[in-house]
Amino acid sequence: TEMSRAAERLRLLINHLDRPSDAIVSFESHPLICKTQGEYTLDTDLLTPEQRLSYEQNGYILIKNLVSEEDINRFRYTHTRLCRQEVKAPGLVTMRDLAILKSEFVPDQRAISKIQDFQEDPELFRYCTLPQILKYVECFTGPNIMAMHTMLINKPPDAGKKTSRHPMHQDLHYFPFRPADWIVCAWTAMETVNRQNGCLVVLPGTHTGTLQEHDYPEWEGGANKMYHGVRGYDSQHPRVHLEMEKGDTVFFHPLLIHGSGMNQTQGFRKAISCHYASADCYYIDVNGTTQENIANEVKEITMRKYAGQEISFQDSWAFRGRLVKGERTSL
Ligand SMILES: CCCCCCCCCCCCCCCCC(=O)SCCNC(=O)CCNC(=O)[C@H](O)C(C)(C)COP(=O)(O)OP(=O)(O)OC[C@H]1O[C@@H](n2cnc3c(N)ncnc32)[C@H](O)[C@@H]1OP(=O)(O)O
Ligand SMILES: Nc1ncnc2c1ncn2[C@@H]1O[C@H](COP(=O)(O)OP(=O)(O)OP(=O)(O)O)[C@@H](O)[C@H]1O
Ligand SMILES: O=C(O)CCC(=O)C(=O)O
Ligand SMILES: [Fe+2]
Ligand SMILES: [Mg+2]
Repeated sequence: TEMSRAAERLRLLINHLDRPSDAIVSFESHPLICKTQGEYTLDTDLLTPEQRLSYEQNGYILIKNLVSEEDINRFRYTHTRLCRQEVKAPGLVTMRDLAILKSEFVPDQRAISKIQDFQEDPELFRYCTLPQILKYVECFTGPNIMAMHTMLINKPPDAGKKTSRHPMHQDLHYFPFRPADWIVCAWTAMETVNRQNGCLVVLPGTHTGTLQEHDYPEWEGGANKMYHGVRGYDSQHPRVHLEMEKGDTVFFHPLLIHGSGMNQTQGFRKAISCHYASADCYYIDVNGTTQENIANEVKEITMRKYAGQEISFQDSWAFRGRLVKGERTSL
């Protein structure tokens, strides 16, 4: 991986030479290309040496109490209103859990296990622009920051078929942009999350590996749409359950293998998240790679959503991404 990362940097530089000169601002001096110490983080005076080392080694850092109770309560209120369709946000994607797909639909947060693409809802999108979050994000992405993907996960009480689980996966599987080291996810607990209600489970250190092949897990009760899992991951690898309190935030690398267990409580476990990438990242062609399967699924869905219009996997990302800091140089 050391070699492949060096090769990637070289490829980036070459790629830059092919661009129109106004496409990217002083790319050769990009702080992440120039960084000398620390493979995955930048020295912005925010992370302590221990935190930097922890991200280098584990692929995540957990910051306690980063988002205020007041903000989280506002996000919860907005979430309720969006689910009840009292407010609308263009582009919003809602997902119902497999277990209740065939039941009668009532517009309520209990029927919606996940909303995605809330970039057009000013109140929820405020999460992605919180200065205390962006300060951390910048340590991974550098100064030009795009919010590429937004989610509010409302893990329902498991209906008995274990469909509330999220299989072990690497988020990079979904992303047609690189380099991976310039992408980071911020995931904030909206209440206490623990083993009982299905907290995040991570395999520390797996971010130093490569992107694995993903597919639907062979689970008896089935798996939710697009919930691909790493094929044949090492079940002996040490696992860490990230138990968190309301407002605690974990930042993790897109190659880190993670998932979440089933919700064995009667409550709906809530978390809000955003995937950020450096605006200096570039799109890749995923044809002929392990990502082809997810690209085809996404194309199929966008085709249905936008009345038969063919939208490329890359364009569906360019379209949803929003600049939150600096300049929109490439993505
Ligand atoms: C611009 C559009 C963008 C499209 C989405 C792109 C998403 C890319 C993923 C990014 C993730 C990046 C970060 C990593 C995150 C890792 C993950 O989170 S993996 C899980 C990601 N899951 C999703 O992204 C699911 C997104 N959900 C949806 O797109 C929709 O909810 C939907 C599943 C397509 C359903 O929406 P809708 O079309 O409104 O619903 P219906 O018309 O009722 O159903 C259509 C069709 O789909 C079947 N279905 C519905 N829900 C589920 C489900 N939970 N599991 C399995 N299948 C489901 C339903 O039965 C219908 O099928 P039919 O054959 O047509 O009857
Ligand atoms: N067969 C499997 N293949 C892939 N991932 C799995 C499999 N079984 C469980 N997982 C994943 O492992 C993680 C932990 O799941 P699980 O529900 O078993 O909880 P747990 O952490 O083992 O907690 P507990 O032991 O208390 O049940 C989740 O991400 C889950 O989706
Ligand atoms: O909140 C969860 O259960 C995990 C979600 C996740 O990993 C994802 O959507 O990428
Ligand atoms: Fe994930
Ligand atoms: Mg278990």
